[in-house]
Amino acid sequence: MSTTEPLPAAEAAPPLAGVPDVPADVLAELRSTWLPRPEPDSAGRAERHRLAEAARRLIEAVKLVDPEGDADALGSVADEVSDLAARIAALPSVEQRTPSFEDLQLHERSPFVGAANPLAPPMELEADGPVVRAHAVFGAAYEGPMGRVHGGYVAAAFDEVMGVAQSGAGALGMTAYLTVRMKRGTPLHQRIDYEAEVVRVEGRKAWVEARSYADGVLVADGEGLFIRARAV
Ligand SMILES: CCCCCCCC/C=C\CCCCCCCC(=O)SCCNC(=O)CCNC(=O)[C@H](O)C(C)(C)COP(=O)(O)OP(=O)(O)OC[C@H]1O[C@@H](n2cnc3c(N)ncnc32)[C@H](O)[C@@H]1OP(=O)(O)O
Repeated sequence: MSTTEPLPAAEAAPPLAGVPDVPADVLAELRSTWLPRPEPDSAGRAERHRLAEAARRLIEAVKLVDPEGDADALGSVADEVSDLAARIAALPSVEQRTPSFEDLQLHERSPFVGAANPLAPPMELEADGPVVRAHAVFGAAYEGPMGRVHGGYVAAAFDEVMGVAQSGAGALGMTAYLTVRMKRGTPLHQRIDYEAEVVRVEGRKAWVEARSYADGVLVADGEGLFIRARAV
């Protein structure tokens, strides 16, 4: 990323300063379970990931299929996919049992990162000290303006990487606000790189900055405030 400016370290408060309540050993253990992406813990989970990957290809194919093609062929696959959806829905559901630790992980369920979630591109995450780096390729299903990612998904991807950065710093907040400046269109079908870092913490509030790049060129940047729920 030749034109990538690193996040300004001089302006960044020590990321852990001011973050209360999460003991360092607990945080270190959590971080080791969050990143890197874990291997599936069972044959069933591996197959669920394979199913999600097939569903991603299905979503992409459906988005792109030509309505001016053979209507009978379209009708026939619509019936088949509908039957398949019913077969999958008839299998046991995670909502029918107490979720396991693995079920709850971002890497499993998130709409950006989750291997089991067909809506997730999926985005890949990496911790680089206090900076969270991520990358994703957005397919045709994410299109807003022609050839470019819909602005809502542009912003949502920032929410994800910022959310991870503040969780990794121990802030464990929820998004209170998010401002994203879309400087150029975010192109489809090519790798988009992200970086996010906590720049300030005050009590339950953590401010996070993030940027995204296509082929090393800045396409969007933003900042967000994350607020940790009051202790109950
Ligand atoms: C280093 C690598 C390691 C890797 C780590 C991997 C970790 C992976 C794990 C997990 C990652 C997760 C990634 C997920 C990413 C997605 C995140 C989301 O999408 S979150 C869902 C969307 N957001 C909501 O649904 C929030 C809805 N809102 C709320 O629940 C509340 O409004 C909340 C908690 C945000 C605040 O509620 P209150 O009741 O605690 O707030 P009050 O006590 O009234 O205010 C506290 C202070 O905050 C200010 N405040 C409150 N809301 C504000 C706002 N919206 N804007 C500005 N200021 C606000 C107030 O003015 C007050 O400030 P004064 O203390 O007086 O200075």
